[in-house]
Amino acid sequence: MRARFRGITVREGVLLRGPVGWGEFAPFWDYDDAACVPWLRSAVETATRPWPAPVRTTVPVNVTVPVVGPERAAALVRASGCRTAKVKVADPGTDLAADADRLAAVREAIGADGAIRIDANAAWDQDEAVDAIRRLDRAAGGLEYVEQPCRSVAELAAVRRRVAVPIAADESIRRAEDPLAVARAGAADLAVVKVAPLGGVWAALRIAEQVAEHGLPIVVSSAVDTAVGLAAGLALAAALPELPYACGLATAALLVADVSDALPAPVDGALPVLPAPPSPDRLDTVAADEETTARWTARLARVARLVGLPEDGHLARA
Ligand SMILES: O=C(O)CCC(=O)c1ccccc1C(=O)O
Ligand SMILES: [Mg+2]
Repeated sequence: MRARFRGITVREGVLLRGPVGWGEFAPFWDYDDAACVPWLRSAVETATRPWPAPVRTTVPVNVTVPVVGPERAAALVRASGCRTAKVKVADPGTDLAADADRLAAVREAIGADGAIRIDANAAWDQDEAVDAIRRLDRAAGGLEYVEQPCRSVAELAAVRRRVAVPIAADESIRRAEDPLAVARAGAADLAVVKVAPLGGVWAALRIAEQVAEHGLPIVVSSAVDTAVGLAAGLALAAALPELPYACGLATAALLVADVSDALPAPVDGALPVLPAPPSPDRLDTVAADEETTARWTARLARVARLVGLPEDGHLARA
């Protein structure tokens, strides 16, 4: 990673090759084996099942701004060419003043007509969220929305009634037993949908359609995937009938190196919808060491057992 993101500095994962394409299995290490099941279903699905039919050839994307200082945040936004920035806030151990400074710098960089959204990753309780959103909305010169300000659906609903900034649900969808509960409760204005934690492009498409039936627009986002995972996210975004917001799929810029030559940087704030198979020389560059490989091979075998995949070693070798 170019900067610490979600507490990690090195992104690890496994790429699987199947008859149709490539899949990515890269759940974060704080997920237990059971939580990894949809991630493996997703990897296997994208390697074995063609994507749904696209209705667009490019997808508008946001630049993702990690918890960095104001100068670096502004430089990231300028370099991206994106007209929407998503800024991480409320990181453990940081304060609201630093978030406000980062947002002011992002506004300066993106201009008055750019859109700025923030992601709090469920860090606040209800009252903290109301105060923080008001303060950060002012610092940013207006926020497009705030992603997951609080943990629970009830808190999201309460905050939504108390602030004017729209609320987006992310963890309430990808980590919930019932991904539709937040939409049914009227606790969010938008829904963030991620392919891997929801079990694949087709499963995520189904959830997105059901969420959309409740009137919530969808934002497709990555889990800091490699180009292989991003291509699956782009395929989902391309298949949605409506895509009114920029998607969080420009996260390749957070990585020092990637696995494919096929996925370019965003042009005019949009990415093309393309498969992104790994390129052999790039795979060599990012290949894991023996210890990391052993950890992932063991994890893959354990989760494969939970998914009920054949235990003939075929998957583990892939
Ligand atoms: O949405 C984006 O811009 C990038 C994706 C992102 O922020 C993210 C990446 C990995 C894990 C969690 C999250 C998140 O949205 O909370
Ligand atoms: Mg989020």
